[in-house]
Amino acid sequence: MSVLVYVEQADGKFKKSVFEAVSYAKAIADNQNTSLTAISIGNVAEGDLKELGKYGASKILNVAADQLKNFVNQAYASVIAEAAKKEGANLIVLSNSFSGKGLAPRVAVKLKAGLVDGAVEMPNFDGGFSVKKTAFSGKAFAITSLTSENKVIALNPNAFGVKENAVDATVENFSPEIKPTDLTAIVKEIVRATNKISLPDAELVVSAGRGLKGPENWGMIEELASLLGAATACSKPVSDADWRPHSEHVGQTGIAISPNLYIAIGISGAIQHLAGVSSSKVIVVINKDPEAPFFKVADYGIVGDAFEVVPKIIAALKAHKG
Ligand SMILES: Cc1cc2nc3c(=O)[nH]c(=O)nc-3n(C[C@H](O)[C@H](O)[C@H](O)COP(=O)(O)OP(=O)(O)OC[C@H]3O[C@@H](n4cnc5c(N)ncnc54)[C@H](O)[C@@H]3O)c2cc1C
Repeated sequence: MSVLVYVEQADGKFKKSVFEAVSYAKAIADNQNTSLTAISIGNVAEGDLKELGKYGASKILNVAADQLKNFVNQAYASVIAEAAKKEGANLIVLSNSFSGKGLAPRVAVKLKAGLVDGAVEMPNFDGGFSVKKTAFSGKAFAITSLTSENKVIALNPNAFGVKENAVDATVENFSPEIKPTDLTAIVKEIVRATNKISLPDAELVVSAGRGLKGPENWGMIEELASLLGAATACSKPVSDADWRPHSEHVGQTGIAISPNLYIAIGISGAIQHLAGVSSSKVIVVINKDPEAPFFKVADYGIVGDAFEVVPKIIAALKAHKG
């Protein structure tokens, strides 16, 4: 088995989830006694590409075509499939990010591969090849057995962690043919709507619900988030009522996130909300009702009025920061 990992870039830089996907792919490659190749698409500086060697990628294929500067689902999938064929790779690893969710099934179709999306553990090789993944919006796990020769795994962010495993990395330019049919929808320009930390990429998230009573009370949530360097999120009723933008709505019908720290303030912890946040590494709940369901999944809980507790945390953080 030979392993290829797709390393997603944004503005020419790799995110933490990329180093995690490389670490995961390297662990599989080591287990199978094979080397690991990475494929980068877009304009990434050679120094950044070589940094992937720190996590175990010994060869990096660099596709720097101008038409592929911005993410194009169909074309990126074709390029990854071509790279897999060129390298004789039969296991492709991606991060289960926004773009990974679109790419993984397309790559799988192109390579006639079995697909596991939302993987949370290393594959089990005992008597075959099976992978544990999340199911039913994170409410359950499924063990999926792949029997096809080619396999695609999309790894959930924060499921494996970043592990250094330094090897010498070489960068090789790769120029696969790009068919016009793969370029039917092209991103011309990306204009950032805000300079805030993007929710799906955030390591720390401060989230609030209907317990905050109204949009006028979000000042303390934003202040806490800014002191922590966190992104802000909210429950569905809050965005439905236009207290906060829909882009902040997390849960079954919103964004699914898995940050290192999720602070839930005045949110009850309904199952549809938990579906999008329960894979957070550490959950802190602030709620005035000791019976709120969120406390059952919390690592730390504060039973108290958000309007008293949050200002105290803000004051303590300010004092700590000097
Ligand atoms: C099909 C479907 C999909 C859904 N998808 C989603 C989804 O994706 N995301 C989502 O969030 N919801 C979703 N919901 C809605 C979900 O069921 C809940 O209704 C919603 O999550 C509740 O939001 P909340 O916790 O902010 O509000 P509430 O349920 O009203 O809870 C407010 C909480 O704040 C606490 N509180 C009140 N005042 C204070 C105070 N001063 N200090 C501290 N705590 C206080 C209360 O004790 C309570 O626990 C979905 C529902 C359905 C049916």
